[in-house]
Amino acid sequence: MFRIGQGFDVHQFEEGRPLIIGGLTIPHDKGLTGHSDADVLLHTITDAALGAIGEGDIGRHFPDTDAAFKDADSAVLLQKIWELVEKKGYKLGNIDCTIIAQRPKMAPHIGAIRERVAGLLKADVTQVNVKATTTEKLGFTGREEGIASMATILLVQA
Ligand SMILES: Nc1ccn([C@@H]2O[C@H](COP(=O)(O)O)[C@@H](O)[C@H]2O)c(=O)n1
Ligand SMILES: C[C@@]1(CO)OP(=O)(O)OP(=O)(O)OC[C@H]1O
Repeated sequence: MFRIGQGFDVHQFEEGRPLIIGGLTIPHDKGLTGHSDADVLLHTITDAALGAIGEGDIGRHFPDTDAAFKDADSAVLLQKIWELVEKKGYKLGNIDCTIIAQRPKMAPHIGAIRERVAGLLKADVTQVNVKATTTEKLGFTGREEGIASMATILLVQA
């Protein structure tokens, strides 16, 4: 049996914060803001996994009103949700992600992000695709006000 899920997330830029994407710190002149470490890609993947198993969304499991998740490491949040995926008898089929950012250039970091995500999802790097696109300077991503991310995940029975 297969289960499919999709995720989408946006975080706003803020000066003086590190830019964390896919569990890695990406060199940039500003970072993303949020209740957690604001890892927009890992939040997207977490939501896609939750969607696939019919378990709601990241905010339901880790409310941004709960001090326990202040500055949370999003990799740890994803690992907790992945335990739920495994408990329900599923493993990764494949995942395809898109990071929507005018800057920074993601291409030099895509290989390392894929490796990190594959590790978190206990999968092979070939099961994880990560893409990036600008919006040609249009909209909030084009104005470099924030970064958006999308993902589609396919789970298969373990
Ligand atoms: N933040 C980004 C955005 C894009 N890329 C790479 O550039 C290619 C062209 O982007 P367009 O938005 O002009 O289509 C894209 O396919 C990515 O390979 C990137 O590395 N980082
Ligand atoms: C991760 C959580 C929890 O710290 O906080 P944020 O970093 O604000 O992220 P968001 O994508 O808005 O949703 C989930 C939140 O509850």
